[in-house]
Amino acid sequence: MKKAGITIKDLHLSFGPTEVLKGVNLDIKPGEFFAFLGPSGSGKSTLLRSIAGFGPRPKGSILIGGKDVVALDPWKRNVGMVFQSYALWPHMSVRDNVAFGLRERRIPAADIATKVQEGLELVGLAHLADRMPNQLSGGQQQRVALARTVVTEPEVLLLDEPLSNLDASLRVQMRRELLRLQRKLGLTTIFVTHDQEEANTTSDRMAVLDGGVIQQIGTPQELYDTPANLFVANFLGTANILEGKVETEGGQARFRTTTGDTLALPEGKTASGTNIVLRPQNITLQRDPGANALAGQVLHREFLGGQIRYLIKAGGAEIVVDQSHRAGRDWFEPGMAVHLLANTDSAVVL
Ligand SMILES: Nc1ncnc2c1ncn2[C@@H]1O[C@H](COP(=O)(O)OP(=O)(O)OP(=O)(O)O)[C@@H](O)[C@H]1O
Repeated sequence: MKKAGITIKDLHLSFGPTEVLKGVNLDIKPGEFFAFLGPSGSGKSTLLRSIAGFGPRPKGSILIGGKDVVALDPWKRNVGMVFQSYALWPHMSVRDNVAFGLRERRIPAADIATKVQEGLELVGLAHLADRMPNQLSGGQQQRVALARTVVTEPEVLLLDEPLSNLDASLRVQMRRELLRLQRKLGLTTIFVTHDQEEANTTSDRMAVLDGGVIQQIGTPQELYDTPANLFVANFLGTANILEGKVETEGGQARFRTTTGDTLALPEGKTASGTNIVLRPQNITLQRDPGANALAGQVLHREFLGGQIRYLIKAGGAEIVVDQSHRAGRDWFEPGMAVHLLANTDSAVVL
């Protein structure tokens, strides 16, 4: 299957007076599984639909395989799109739904039959070819929608929240299937989701959007470990954010919180900033004070099975701390005075 890279340059799009995409720049490599992640209203779907050619024509350029498609109609772009709602034809069998796009392209009937069979085998549904859509489960309908799209051999596969209508366990199964299918076909794929776990577990790289602007692009690990700003830090996983400033004394950098507590920063970490981001798993609770430990008080405790999650008041903030649970070990009780030992090796100053 052909695979194309996508380059987007300075893309702007407005609905009436409201600018929804405010200068998007992006490079997606051929064969990459790329996610657009962001909260509701951040512009993910609008950006995806612009690539497909739906909606108002944006300003700027969208290159697919090096060719600017901004002025092209959707059906001239060689992209395939799968929607959250599946959009199957209710009056057509599975086989006819998958054949639909091929018939539109006036492909010979014998070739259509072969391609439909291959497409259905790819998604494991060859045995249900004669069923009608309303005789299928949600997951099966989504597979038909995928098969219908990939048989047309697009250069780019666009997925708009394709798993949102499925229940939680099926979503996990389907996201693995999606990734397996994408790897097998090597298709350049963009996956729109507001679910960080879905983006983390599938994508090679992702763009985090907020307010029509890309906040950061990188692998899931890069974005989690080195968020570029507080929005990304907060959006990917739980972030404890303490306010203060960095001080350097005798070559040693420290972060001094607004409450006067200090946290030594590791060598080489001298970044200036007024916030320090600590992940819940990078803090250890202890009864006694110590170097790099903040004094705090337990506000709340939740048993999550493998972990105990504490909410602690310390350093001028409410801090989430996850401690691994071991049977028989004492827990810290709400109301108790505790000390939070922060591992600043993995902390980020912003
Ligand atoms: N047809 C339209 N007319 C006017 N405004 C629109 C239209 N479509 C989207 N918008 C607005 O554009 C902004 C971005 O919408 P978009 O659907 O791209 O966000 P999203 O990040 O995909 O959100 P969601 O996850 O809720 O779908 C929103 O503020 C939305 O209200």
